[in-house]
Amino acid sequence: MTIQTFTVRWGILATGGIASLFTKDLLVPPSSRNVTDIQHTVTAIASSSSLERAKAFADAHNLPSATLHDSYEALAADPNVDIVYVATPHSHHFRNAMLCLQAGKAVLCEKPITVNARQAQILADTAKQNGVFLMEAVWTRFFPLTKAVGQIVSSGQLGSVHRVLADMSFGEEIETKWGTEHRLVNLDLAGGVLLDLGIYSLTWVFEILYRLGGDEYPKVMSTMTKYAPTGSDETTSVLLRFPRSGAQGIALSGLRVSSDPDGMNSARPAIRIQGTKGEIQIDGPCYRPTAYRLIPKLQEGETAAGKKPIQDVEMPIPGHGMFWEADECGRCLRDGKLESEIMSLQESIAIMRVMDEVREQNDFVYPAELESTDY
Ligand SMILES: NC(=O)C1=CN([C@@H]2O[C@H](COP(=O)(O)OP(=O)(O)OC[C@H]3O[C@@H](n4cnc5c(N)ncnc54)[C@H](OP(=O)(O)O)[C@@H]3O)[C@@H](O)[C@H]2O)C=CC1
Ligand SMILES: O=C1OC[C@@H](O)[C@H](O)[C@H]1O
Repeated sequence: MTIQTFTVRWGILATGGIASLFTKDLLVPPSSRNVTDIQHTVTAIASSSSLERAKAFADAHNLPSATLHDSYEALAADPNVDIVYVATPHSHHFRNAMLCLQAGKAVLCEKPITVNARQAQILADTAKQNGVFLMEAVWTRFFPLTKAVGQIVSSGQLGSVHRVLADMSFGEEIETKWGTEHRLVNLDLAGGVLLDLGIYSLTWVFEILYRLGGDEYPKVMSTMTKYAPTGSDETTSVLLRFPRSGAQGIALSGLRVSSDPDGMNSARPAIRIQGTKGEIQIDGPCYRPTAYRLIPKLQEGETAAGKKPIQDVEMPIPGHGMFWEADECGRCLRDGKLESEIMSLQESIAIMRVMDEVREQNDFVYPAELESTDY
């Protein structure tokens, strides 16, 4: 039987760093990752700064036939676009995604989907009402490695999982690296480590203890250290307890000390999934892992002496790795689905709720207009 290839026509909303990486990945031949049912084309690019910026982006990616727009409104109205990739700072996700959904356009929105759970709920409701697809761009969810790890957990090889630990931290001198204006530390752009990096540690805890564990909302405890020059959070540690199973999740994020201090994963692993029969360790960074190892517990009567070291399972990525989430969007559009089962809207909202609770526990609010549900 010949498989029909479905072509997805993308509109790129914003022309910053991640828009560029994502576009590059869209243009990687799907055959390089053994995909034959989906292909991608970029039909439009919008920059809110200027048409010249959209043109420079198109030139940089060799997209001479893409339509260029100097406003996000024009992109949302473009009839040759099936789905818009929203690649603006956190502060803008709610209003930019809302614009597209209200125009009847499907949306893949960068993480975090919004600033708070109330906004995320409104986006989900709007997508449903308008019959359009919406997904948060948590790309790691779609890695073959994530699927492989999930299959090991579901198969029972780890026994029952009681704890997941994940650390997504950079070790930088924040003052010199990001100053006060960069989106990572700027409150006016909804910056801060929890929303930017903590979401990935939470992703691993949720992937194992929530998604594979029966969608149970956890009890949330946390602590946060603020970055004095802007008041954004620089180190945030979250402890979750899932009531039914009693399983615990520890989701760390930070900007001052690194989960990978030498850049060679000597401090591995960044993620540990611990069960009664053994554990899986995954090397970081949490957002782009490429290796894991399965460590079975010693059997009754077995001794550690003379045992061979456990081998890593390497899963290299033929590009940056954002194409897998794009393929998922394509399959959902092709199949008329309004959301992905792998990154569901209710799970995105649940994670936003956790981050809301963490911020509330630590008196961390964004400017009122960013927290607002007006758009
Ligand atoms: N999945 C991943 O691995 C990553 C995800 N991200 C996420 O992507 C988003 C964007 O990050 P990144 O690309 O690094 O950010 P950049 O600052 O590089 O780009 C953001 C773009 O958004 C547009 N924009 C619109 N309004 C504003 C504004 N007020 N201030 C600044 N930019 C504005 C601009 O494009 P224009 O002028 O053309 O409209 C700008 O180039 C964030 O949500 C971040 O969390 C970031 C890095 C990695
Ligand atoms: O999503 C992200 O992943 C990579 C980081 O460099 C970036 O700050 C963050 O937004």
